[in-house]
Amino acid sequence: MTPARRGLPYGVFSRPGEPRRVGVRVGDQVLDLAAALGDEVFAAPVLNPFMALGRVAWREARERAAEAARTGDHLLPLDAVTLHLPIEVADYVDFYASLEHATNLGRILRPGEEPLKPNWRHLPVGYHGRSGTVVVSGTPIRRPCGQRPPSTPGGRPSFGPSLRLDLEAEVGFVVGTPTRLGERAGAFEDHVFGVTLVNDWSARDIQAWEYVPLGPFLGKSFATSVSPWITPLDALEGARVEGPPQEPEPPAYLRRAAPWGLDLALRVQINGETVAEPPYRDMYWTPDQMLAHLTVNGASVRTGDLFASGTVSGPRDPGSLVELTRNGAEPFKLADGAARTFLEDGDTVTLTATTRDGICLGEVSGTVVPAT
Ligand SMILES: O=C(O)/C=C/C(=O)CC(=O)CC(=O)O
Ligand SMILES: [Ca+2]
Ligand SMILES: [Mg+2]
Repeated sequence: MTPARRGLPYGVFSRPGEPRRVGVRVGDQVLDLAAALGDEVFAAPVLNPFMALGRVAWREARERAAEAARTGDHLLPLDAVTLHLPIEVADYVDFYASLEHATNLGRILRPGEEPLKPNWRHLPVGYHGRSGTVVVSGTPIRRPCGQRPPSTPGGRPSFGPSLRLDLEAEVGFVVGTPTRLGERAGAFEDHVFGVTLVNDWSARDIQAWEYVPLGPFLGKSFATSVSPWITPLDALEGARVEGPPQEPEPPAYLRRAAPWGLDLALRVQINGETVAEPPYRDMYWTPDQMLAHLTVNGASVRTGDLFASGTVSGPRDPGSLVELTRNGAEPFKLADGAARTFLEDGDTVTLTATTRDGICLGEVSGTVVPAT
């Protein structure tokens, strides 16, 4: 049994000249679910109608898909189909859940200040992103233009292509069952359908100039890439871990009712070469806490909402180049001898993740194309 077979992640595919429909990945094949299960909900061009059905339907479909995969009918080779953005992204939120990443970025962006702000250990800090620019793996990423910081204090910003284009390796969570306005989310597993991989492309020069005091904006909104596969929570039972101890203890609404940390090994590759292997399991804030925080004020979440963990950085393996190169001060070399600080036009960034028991979460890849 191949790793991908056990994960049975969901995606959306099409064959030439045919409409998009829902499939399940089975190794290097995709199971045509509408054909295999005869269910209209899988003839939709996105996963949203299926995700809205809720956990009982998700479980039943997963069992039926596993059974159908065994019979071997309605399986198409992956290289004969096109994969699409699997969900219609409703709202997109990005958190900042790694203690290492938050500390590193604090040092880099705010030298001389305390790197971790006083709120950081009390709530999962996050910001709202641009859901309309979430793109599927393989979509070319155009280098953004924007205002870059003045080169001297008090000077004027310059305008042009970002000179500090970066990647951020993240894990994303997709909401299936919505909450009602004015009410808090219930159990994590009742709302969250599954897990994907996210690259939150970041233009560090644009970001550094614009973010004061309201936070990330155009430096991150030009594109966010996701894997074509959403791995259902049920496939990740064996990867669940407690999450690190938290000091001080967070307020009651953020206390962990069940272990929703995930033992995922991420890999960041540039042009096929591994540059970091950040561990997700040690992320300070776990995704159940993020969902609780998202709705504690009565704000609702909708089917198709995507919330990302924030950059996954470990003590030795940062999930971004701004950390890896200390803001460009320490270039690294790729095997072809080329020195890198930030991304160059033509670079391809690929993120993958696997569980300890060999379930592969797919990959998210994107190639940088020159600014216009
Ligand atoms: O510390 C900052 O001001 C900015 C941090 C980020 O750019 C990271 C962000 O997108 C959240 C994350 O990925 O952890
Ligand atoms: Ca991010
Ligand atoms: Mg982004």
